Amino acid sequence: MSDFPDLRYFPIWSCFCNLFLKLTHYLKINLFHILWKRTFRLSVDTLNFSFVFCLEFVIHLQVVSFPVVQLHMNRTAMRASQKDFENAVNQVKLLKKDPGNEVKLKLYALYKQATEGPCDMPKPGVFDLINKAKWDAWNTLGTLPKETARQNYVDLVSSLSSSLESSSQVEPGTDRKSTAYETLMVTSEDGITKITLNRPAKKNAINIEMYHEIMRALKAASKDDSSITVLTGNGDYYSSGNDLTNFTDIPPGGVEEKAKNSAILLREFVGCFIDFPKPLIAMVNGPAVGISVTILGLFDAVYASDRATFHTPFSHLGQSPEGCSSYTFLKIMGPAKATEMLVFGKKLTAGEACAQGLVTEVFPDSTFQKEVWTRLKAFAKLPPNAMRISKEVIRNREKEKLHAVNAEECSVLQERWLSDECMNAVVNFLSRKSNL
Ligand SMILES: CCCCC/C=C/CC(=O)SCCNC(=O)CCNC(=O)[C@H](O)C(C)(C)COP(=O)(O)OP(=O)(O)OC[C@H]1O[C@@H](n2cnc3c(N)ncnc32)[C@H](O)[C@@H]1OP(=O)(O)O
Repeated sequence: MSDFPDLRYFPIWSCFCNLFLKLTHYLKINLFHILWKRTFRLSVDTLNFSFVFCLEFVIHLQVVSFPVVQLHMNRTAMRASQKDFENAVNQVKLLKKDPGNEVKLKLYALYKQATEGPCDMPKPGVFDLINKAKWDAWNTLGTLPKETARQNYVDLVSSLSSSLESSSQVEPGTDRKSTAYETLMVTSEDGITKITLNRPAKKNAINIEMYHEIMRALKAASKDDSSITVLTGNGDYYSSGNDLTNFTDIPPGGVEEKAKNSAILLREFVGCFIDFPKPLIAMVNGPAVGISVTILGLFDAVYASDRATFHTPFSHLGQSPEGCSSYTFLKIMGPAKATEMLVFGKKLTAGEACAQGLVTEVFPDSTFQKEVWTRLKAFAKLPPNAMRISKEVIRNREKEKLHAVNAEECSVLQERWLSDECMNAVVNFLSRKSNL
């Protein structure tokens, strides 16, 4: 490192220089005295002189060398951090996950401070938002020394790498290659967490395990660094709703206990959708039945393939509406249309669902994936905090109401599941006397 002279030998040189000066000074004063004695034999004076000189030499060595060695060591440490700094700069380029804008601004500011020193650029105009945010971040570092900025940069990158590594270890479900779920595929990429219902052979019917896994995936998605979350189905169906075999696994407490446990689970499940903090988008790739339709009223956008249908056959099954649909559907499509769906079980085409406001937009099945993903990737680039806060503003005043509706619907259903109408419908399906 050419900018740091090697200071290791400075204490020694300094001591010899001091010694030389002292010696010449002493000689000047004592020259006549020495000459007068005409001898260079060791006298008491000479002994004194030697002793004082040795002592001075040692003291000087201590006094001079300590700060100089310290300085040298500090500079060596700075040299190490310069190398670390270069490594850290490279490491940032290799980060797999976006650390978020706040961190990126910090990194930018520390980098500029470390390489250029205090901010001396003219302040960008108010409408130049990105450059202004960068300038602000850099400018707030004031006169922070370059070396400190370098060290802070290295520390930040190292904490960042370890937190991103550990978050991917703790929450493997949010990684690209997830093996943590039995009934779902969960990936996180380009700022989008995608939860795919993955029981295509059963038309993505939601069994007990899938209810739990969806809740777990939503909780993870609410905390991960993605901006938006997408729910979709694998195969030809989006979902055929509640897995009717859920009702066949009767605990020792009998059907009453089963109904009670199911109501608790359903309430918790729907509660996760009510409370989900980020934009939640459904990609309805095919037919949707029952609970997979009703919870759409809690989503922020619903994109559907023109192959999709929307069916809530509650009366056919001896059941009643859930997923807050008894409230949201009335608000979305008005009581007449909502009753047609929720009471009479009218199946809607994607176009009809769109016309009634349940679906945001319908796409031809052949281009559905491509068109919707292009759109979602653009959404995911929007400022995530702004999206989250806007969702909060739109949804928060309804939350309490939605939780109350959810509780009421679950309690009504708990009774319904014990009814003959419901039991017969389930038996009929399981004995294949009926399909929808
Ligand atoms: C904790 C509890 C909470 C409860 C919350 C309450 C929610 C209410 C609802 O969700 S109501 C809606 C319930 N869903 C249904 O009633 C749909 C029943 N399924 C069907 O009617 C048909 O399967 C179909 C119309 C969806 C598809 O018919 P198709 O002929 O195309 O295919 P198959 O019937 O051969 O289905 C293929 C296999 O998938 C199994 N399957 C499909 N859906 C379900 C389901 N909902 N529950 C259980 N199993 C389902 C079907 O049995 C076939 O399996 P097999 O190949 O092993 O025979």
